[in-house]
Amino acid sequence: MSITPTPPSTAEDVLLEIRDLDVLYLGTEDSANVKACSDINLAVRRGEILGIAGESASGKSTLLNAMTRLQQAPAVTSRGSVIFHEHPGADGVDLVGCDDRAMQRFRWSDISIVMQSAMACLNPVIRLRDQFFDVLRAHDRSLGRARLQDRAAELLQMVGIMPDALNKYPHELSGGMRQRALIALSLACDPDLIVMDEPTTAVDVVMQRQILNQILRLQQELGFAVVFVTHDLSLLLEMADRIAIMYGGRIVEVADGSTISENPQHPYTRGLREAFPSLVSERGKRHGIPGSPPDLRRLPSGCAFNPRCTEAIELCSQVRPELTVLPDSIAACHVRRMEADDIAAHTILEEAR
Ligand SMILES: Nc1ncnc2c1ncn2[C@@H]1O[C@H](COP(=O)(O)OP(=O)(O)OP(=O)(O)O)[C@@H](O)[C@H]1O
Repeated sequence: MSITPTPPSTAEDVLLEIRDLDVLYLGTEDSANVKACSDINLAVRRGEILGIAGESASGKSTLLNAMTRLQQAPAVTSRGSVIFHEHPGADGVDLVGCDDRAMQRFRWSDISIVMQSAMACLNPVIRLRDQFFDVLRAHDRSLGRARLQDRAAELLQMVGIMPDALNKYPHELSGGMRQRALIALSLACDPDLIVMDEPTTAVDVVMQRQILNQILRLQQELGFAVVFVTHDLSLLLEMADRIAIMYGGRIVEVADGSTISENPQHPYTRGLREAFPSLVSERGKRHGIPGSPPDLRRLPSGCAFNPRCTEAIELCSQVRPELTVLPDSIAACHVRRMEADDIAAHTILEEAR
């Protein structure tokens, strides 16, 4: 049985719920299907920053594309739902069942997306002004030209870009400016959720820092929720309220940022934590995780991480661990669950004495 790893504190908190989601890449006559996401259960709360981290090929982008309905063939959502709650406490809409027309209603005004490459998202042959006007108009046909101009300029200023950039084509801007312009565009219709897939990977570290600070400031001012996908755990440790760790297409741990930073439970999270020391901590020695991520076509039996895990016991290669509620975290690890059970049994004995 799988559990929902992020039980909301109240139902009103929840903006988006991913339930029992499986995503396949359909094979051809010569190749089998690849299950890139299995049994994903995750909730995004209003106004939080939820990070999703994991090594390359762990299924992060596949999950993000499925939850925003941006996925393209051969990817298909073969099971599960993605429930979006437009208003606090309102019944949700299952985005998996929405057709493209219905999805249009949610794009930009409820959910917007910032991808790794702004160049791939912005139209290279259209000036920024018209791209901003198009998005703003699509959601409010009554906006006149003067209001459109003011709003587009205001949005660019929010990310530190002078309004005269509206006259430019995307290729006339630096990489960092393009990425910030895309973030400004994502804010155009006051969305409740912005989904970001490695939004700072393509820029240098100085620009990366500026962009992250801007995202944090805007998020605090405007109150939108963020789902931030990256392979770089140190980024998330600085900014995320909660972090979900993916391995081999599954979520293996979900906890507050402080727990993932100071007391991660899953051996894989511990390995990632060692490999990516916090950006703000003193420089320490990095220790990579031995071995490589699994081939999703040939996942090891039991826990997919067991061949790389220094704590693995026999059970780990035999039975896949389910996500279990531990004192500070939710993690899929037999060893941690047994330790927690031992502590609980010991406490009961002590109390009975
Ligand atoms: N078009 C495709 N056809 C078949 N398999 C695919 C396709 N795209 C991705 N995959 C497989 O799905 C798995 C998950 O890929 P995904 O891109 O979601 O991982 P990721 O965690 O986002 O990795 P990265 O950090 O490198 O972007 C990988 O094993 C990949 O080979």
